[in-house]
Amino acid sequence: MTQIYPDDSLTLHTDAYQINMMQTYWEQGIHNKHAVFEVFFRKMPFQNGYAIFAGLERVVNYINNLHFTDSDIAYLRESQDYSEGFLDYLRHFKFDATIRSAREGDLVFNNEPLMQVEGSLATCQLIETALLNIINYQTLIATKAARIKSVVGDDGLLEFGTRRAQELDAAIWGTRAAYIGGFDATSNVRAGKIFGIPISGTHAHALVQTYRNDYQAFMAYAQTHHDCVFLVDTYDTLRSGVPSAIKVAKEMGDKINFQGVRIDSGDMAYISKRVREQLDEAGFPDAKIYASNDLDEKTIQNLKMQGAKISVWGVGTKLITAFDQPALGAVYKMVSIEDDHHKMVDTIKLSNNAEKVSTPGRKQVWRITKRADAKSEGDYITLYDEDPRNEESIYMFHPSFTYINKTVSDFDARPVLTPIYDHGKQVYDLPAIDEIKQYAHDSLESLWDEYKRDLNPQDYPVDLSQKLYDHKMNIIHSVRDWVSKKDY
Ligand SMILES: Nc1ncnc2c1ncn2[C@@H]1O[C@H](COP(=O)(O)OP(=O)(O)OP(=O)(O)O)[C@@H](O)[C@H]1O
Ligand SMILES: O=P(O)(O)OC[C@H]1O[C@H](OP(=O)(O)OP(=O)(O)O)[C@H](O)[C@@H]1O
Ligand SMILES: O=C(O)c1cccnc1
Repeated sequence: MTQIYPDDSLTLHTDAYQINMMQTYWEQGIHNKHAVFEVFFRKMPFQNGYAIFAGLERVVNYINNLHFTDSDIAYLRESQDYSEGFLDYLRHFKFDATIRSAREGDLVFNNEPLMQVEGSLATCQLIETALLNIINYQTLIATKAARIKSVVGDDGLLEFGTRRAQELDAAIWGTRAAYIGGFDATSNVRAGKIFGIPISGTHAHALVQTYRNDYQAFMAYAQTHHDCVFLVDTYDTLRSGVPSAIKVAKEMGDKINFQGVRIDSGDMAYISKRVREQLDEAGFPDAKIYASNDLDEKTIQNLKMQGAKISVWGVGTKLITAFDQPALGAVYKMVSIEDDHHKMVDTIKLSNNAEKVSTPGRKQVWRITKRADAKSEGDYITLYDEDPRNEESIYMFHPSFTYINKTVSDFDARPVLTPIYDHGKQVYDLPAIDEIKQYAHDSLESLWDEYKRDLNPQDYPVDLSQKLYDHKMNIIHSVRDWVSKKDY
């Protein structure tokens, strides 16, 4: 049976290998070596042209409660062969790292750091799993939500996914990410309560089945609610559902706010057009048609192309499960480590696959926009001590195909990685959810449409500064050199 611990914590929400490595570092006396790790993903989710960063608030909640409780230590003692000295170190473990991160709602792109953790090697290692777990999911859902939002325009967009989400946590944090990405409201009441997201709800087929009659069901609902959206497809949308909704709306008059009807099956283009005619003819031109049923950005776009008269879209399964791409592949890689002489050395992970070669060193990502129109020119990754704001112009070139290049002047450069923790102390105030949502919206405004189209978008430039590029090449050559001279 599940064991519930009164002092349970999320600190053990990590892979066992992280704690195994911590034990090695501790036993070897190198657990406090200074290290830098960065989070990045290699492929854009959904082949989209941008991703919307989400998850920072939960990362902060996680970090602020990061300590090994008595039951955590007891469990490690009984389940693993860790030494008492190491367990004692864990008991006194305190988060003391520096974290810099993209802000929630900011646009992020492949092959650039979204978050950077700098601190003792053991600390950096412990938090990898939870950080990736949180960021991978929430960024994925915020991005999927933005894709869906991009096709609905000014129509209403409701999140209906809780029943299909991968369990409770995914529903809750997924709906928050969906709100950031552009959804207007959620059906999840608890998410509304804890995040301050607007909630919205119509009714289910069960209400109509209870009365076994559309009219009686709608009337019962209308007598007990002011705002009414009637689900009209339980028996026959055009012959029973909509006529019953109209009858109730007429009989109740000003006593209710007849917001519209919801359809949840059938050919939604055809049906919505006929429903629109019926509502208009009955004198309800402002009553809206809501639609739900396995919708996603493709179906919605297609329905719009067919002239469907739908103006509020309820989206569940395909949003909350990120149906067409169930995981974002963000990784957490060491980019720098203190050597035995207390000097930081930048590290690399080589691969035959050029895409998988990591970029060494502690970095900053600069979002470059043209001053004239505040539109994106690309992202420019530098070593942390470079500041392109001191330059008149910058030379931006593709990191693999260097002949693709441009010189940009009259630009603004904004650092994407913002300090969140400084040596364990939180230095960032978490913004309100509506501020984050607005930030996502405004960030998208600065992006050229070519990067925003949902099919085959242009690749957004993510370039390395010359200094960083040269640094990477030098490290690649020296590692190759070292490997070729090795004699085992
Ligand atoms: N005009 C349309 N063009 C394209 N797709 C549509 C159109 N109308 C409905 N759809 C989509 O087609 C799919 C139909 O699915 P499905 O056959 O499961 O629905 P249904 O049989 O009408 O309803 P139910 O959920 O009761 O089974 C849904 O994903 C729906 O969103
Ligand atoms: O289709 P989604 O995008 O996931 O949206 C949520 C769905 O949940 C509800 O019905 P439910 O699935 O419980 O039953 P139904 O499909 O039989 O109507 C609702 O009517 C939507 O169809
Ligand atoms: O309010 C609704 O209409 C709703 C909520 C959750 C799932 N399906 C529909």
